[in-house]
Amino acid sequence: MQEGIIQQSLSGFYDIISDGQLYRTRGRGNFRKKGIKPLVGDHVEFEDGYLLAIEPRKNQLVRPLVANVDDAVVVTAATQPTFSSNLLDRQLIALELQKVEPILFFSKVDLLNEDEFQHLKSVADGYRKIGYSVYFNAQPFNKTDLQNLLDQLKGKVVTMMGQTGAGKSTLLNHLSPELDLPTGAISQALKRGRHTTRKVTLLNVDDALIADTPGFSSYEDFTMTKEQLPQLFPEMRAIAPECKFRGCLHLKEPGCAVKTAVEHGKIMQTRYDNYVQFQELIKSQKPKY
Ligand SMILES: Nc1nc2c(ncn2[C@@H]2O[C@H](COP(=O)(O)OP(=O)(O)OP(=O)(O)O)[C@@H](O)[C@H]2O)c(=O)[nH]1
Ligand SMILES: [Zn+2]
Repeated sequence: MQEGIIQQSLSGFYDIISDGQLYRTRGRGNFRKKGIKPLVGDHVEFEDGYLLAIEPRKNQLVRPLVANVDDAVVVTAATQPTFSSNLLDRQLIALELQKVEPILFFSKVDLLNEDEFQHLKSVADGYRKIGYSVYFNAQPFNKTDLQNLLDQLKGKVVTMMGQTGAGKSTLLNHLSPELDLPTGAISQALKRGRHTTRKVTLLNVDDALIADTPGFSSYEDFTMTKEQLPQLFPEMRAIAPECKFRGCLHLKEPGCAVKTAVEHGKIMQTRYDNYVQFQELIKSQKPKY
């Protein structure tokens, strides 16, 4: 019996990567009977061309459909499209909910003027202070950053995440030039063309397995409860014990340490404003039955 990770699945076959080697396997018949669908990213046991067992998953993303994701590189354009802290925070809370470690990578910083650069730099520093690892550089694809990122991703299952045109494929090509992924308008056209047959593949990048994920134009993923939401903001989670009331949602409650921290500039105002908006969105959602 061997162990490995499913790298891609194609009409009933599962390609498994094990010790740097690729093995094509078929699912065992009783998976389907039990309603188990092997997923890309699954840790599995296999023998003689048959996938035999799937280990319990630590998480399971929907877009892309990948299991056991460790890290997500959130690629955010500094401009073109305009930077939105709201969109960034939506992605971060979705990842926090799934226990995926976000890594923030700012692309297109080279297109900013000096004022814009200074402003976004302070934003990037704000996220760094929260505890996120942040790549923000006037030359987005410089050697040092790329090497640090590769080191950080070593041995992990990773997804790329970000708006259409943010620069996900461009970053992957810099991390691993032999991938030669289509970018820009060409990438758009190809993705539209093969929309229905799109499959998820984990790309071998150095020692990481990375899923290149199609970009999105808007992001709505508020599956968390109003009580969970403050837990998904690490800087609020850290301060919440100082709030007067247990279970404080940091909205209208008196003696709220989070609101005080916002007033004192210890928590970013944009993060708090986005938090309040997300609470409203969760509240206004129709219950799903
Ligand atoms: N100047 C500059 N251009 C960039 C940078 N990153 C990406 N681009 C350009 O932005 C365009 C979109 O980049 P892609 O890598 O295709 O973006 P993507 O996130 O993969 O987009 P989707 O595949 O639609 O999700 C391309 O024309 C890139 O050349 C950057 O850091 N600086
Ligand atoms: Zn509070």
